[in-house]
Amino acid sequence: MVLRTVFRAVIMGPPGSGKGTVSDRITKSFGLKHISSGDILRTNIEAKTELGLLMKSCIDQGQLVPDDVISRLILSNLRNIEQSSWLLDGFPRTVSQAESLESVCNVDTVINLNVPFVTIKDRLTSRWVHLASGRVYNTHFNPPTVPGIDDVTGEALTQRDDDTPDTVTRRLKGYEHQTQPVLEYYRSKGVLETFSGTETNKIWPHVQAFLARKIPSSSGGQAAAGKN
Ligand SMILES: Nc1nc2c(ncn2[C@@H]2O[C@H](COP(=O)(O)OP(=O)(O)O)[C@@H](O)[C@H]2O)c(=O)[nH]1
Ligand SMILES: Nc1ncnc2c1ncn2[C@@H]1O[C@H](COP(=O)(O)OP(=O)(O)O)[C@@H](O)[C@H]1O
Repeated sequence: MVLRTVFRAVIMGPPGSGKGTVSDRITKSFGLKHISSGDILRTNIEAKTELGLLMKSCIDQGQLVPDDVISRLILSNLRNIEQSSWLLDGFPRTVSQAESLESVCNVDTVINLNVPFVTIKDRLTSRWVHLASGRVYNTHFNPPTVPGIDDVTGEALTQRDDDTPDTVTRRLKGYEHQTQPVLEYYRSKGVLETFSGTETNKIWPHVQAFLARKIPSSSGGQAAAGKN
């Protein structure tokens, strides 16, 4: 029997800091399973589940959904992949959520994307997403080959209802008040690693090199520094 070491990572940063974009590169380079709280919530909204219908107005207004709802949802997703290495994107966003996560497992590392708010605002109003996969595009940074169409499936792209300028402002305020304390929580545990910058393509090589050192080769990762 081969013993596998699992690696558990969280990616944090304000809305639009590039969490989804960097997560995609991490999963491709290192083979971690990606769990995005925002993608899970949007899939529920799209499928008109009871949870999705209840949470939609909260999300559209740029507010966080209740801690107990999101914690239950994410922890049940994690239970299904407890033998795998994973990357959590968008959770935890409050100290209470971080405590719920800690009650079931320890996090090995927290990648914090520190991108200035002024850089972020323009990005979000030009973000386009493929809902089913969570693939994310930007009309300036990484446009799809055919405008409005997902490169992989050929399906239509959409803009998020919460990417309007007013809602983005509200989400950034919420980040400052509710989520920044989570950075302190992880800093005090010695697992926070901050990457600062204004361009994902400049931040990414540092994240990649850091993870290549950090992820044990037996954890399912391909540790492909230099690729992507
Ligand atoms: N201009 C620009 N846009 C970027 C950069 N990195 C990511 N984006 C785009 O910015 C938007 C937000 O990125 P995303 O990864 O969804 O951020 P998240 O909200 O933190 O998950 C998307 O439309 C990305 O394609 C960058 O370096 N420059
Ligand atoms: N951990 C969470 N706690 C509370 N609400 C959440 C959480 N994750 C996602 N949401 C809700 O879903 C919205 C979109 O989340 P997400 O896709 O992660 O945003 P972004 O990528 O812009 O940071 C949030 O603004 C919030 O309403």
